[in-house]
Amino acid sequence: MPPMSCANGYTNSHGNKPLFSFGVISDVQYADIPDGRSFLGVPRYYRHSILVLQRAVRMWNDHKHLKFSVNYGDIVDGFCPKEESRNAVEKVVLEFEKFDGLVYHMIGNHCLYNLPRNSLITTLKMPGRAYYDFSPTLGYRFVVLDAYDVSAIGWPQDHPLTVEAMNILRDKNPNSDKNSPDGLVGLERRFLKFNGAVGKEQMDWLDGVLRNSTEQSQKVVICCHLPLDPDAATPEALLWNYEEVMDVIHRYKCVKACFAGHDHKGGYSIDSHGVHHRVLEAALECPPESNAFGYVDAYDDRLVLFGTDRMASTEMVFGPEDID
Ligand SMILES: Nc1ccn([C@@H]2O[C@H](COP(=O)(O)O)[C@@H](O)[C@H]2O)c(=O)n1
Ligand SMILES: O=P(O)(O)OC[C@H](O)CO
Repeated sequence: MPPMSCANGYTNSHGNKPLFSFGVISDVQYADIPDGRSFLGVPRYYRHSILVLQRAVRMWNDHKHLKFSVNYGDIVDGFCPKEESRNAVEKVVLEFEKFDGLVYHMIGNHCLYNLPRNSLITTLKMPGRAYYDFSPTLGYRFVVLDAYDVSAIGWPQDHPLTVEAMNILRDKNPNSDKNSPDGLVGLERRFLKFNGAVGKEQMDWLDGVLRNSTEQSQKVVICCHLPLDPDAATPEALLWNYEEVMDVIHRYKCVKACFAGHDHKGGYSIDSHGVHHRVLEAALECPPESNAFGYVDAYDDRLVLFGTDRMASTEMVFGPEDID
């Protein structure tokens, strides 16, 4: 059953008060350039997307009970002229700063086309690196992953993580254009330059955070620019080592949901371990006057996403064995 919102958006269909609520948006990909299309011909509205973000922030502020918001990455598009990158990123960050609360960001491929990683980490007020965690309330923890840890974009060309990424791409993708999935079959189509992987250090950190969350009986929400489940996204959008990450996640029972961006059409699945995967619809692909943003009510037994326009609403009920 789809979730129901009331006038102030603060009770669900059961009339219960959420533990907390948070805003969500993904793939703003703003640029001050004319409308265009993706490689596959899907319309992209580069100037309109910042208006979608402005309407999101207005809605989040009007809600009055949002504890924080999460931006799932790609704030500025790769077609933004390079000399305008810094201004464009700052312009978008300024819009996020109009929200009356904290915004947690993650880095997407388009962010890295525009600015060096270190500069993004500072501008997006990340805690010194692009993966981190936070706990909005005693019983919940959010884990933000860096999907471009092992990546052929964003690090200096001679950086060990670039070298590792290029070796993976050379091994898995024989095309001279490493963004092309031509000839790759099924899930192997994810081995594209615009994707990346979680590295060893981050993987160990993730394992430690999930162990600690389990000890503290916290429910965990994973946030990652790249999707982690093939049933929620196209193969071309997946994290290179999504299986490894999901193996770590499935070792514990604390992770209830994984939210992502990148695959602009959006998606939803529940995996074999009962973890919900929600890929958020992109702000960039909203035709003028339409929207794609929302907010999530968090309860002990479920997460309820209230989407606007192109962002579908989704009720994510935790399995009975997962409820305290
Ligand atoms: N089927 C595809 C999809 C993409 N590419 C390459 O990736 C670049 C970015 O794609 P967008 O969807 O973001 O436009 C695109 O310019 C192509 O180089 C591809 O080759 N085949
Ligand atoms: O946001 P882009 O331009 O990297 O596009 C990502 C693709 O839609 C993933 O399938």
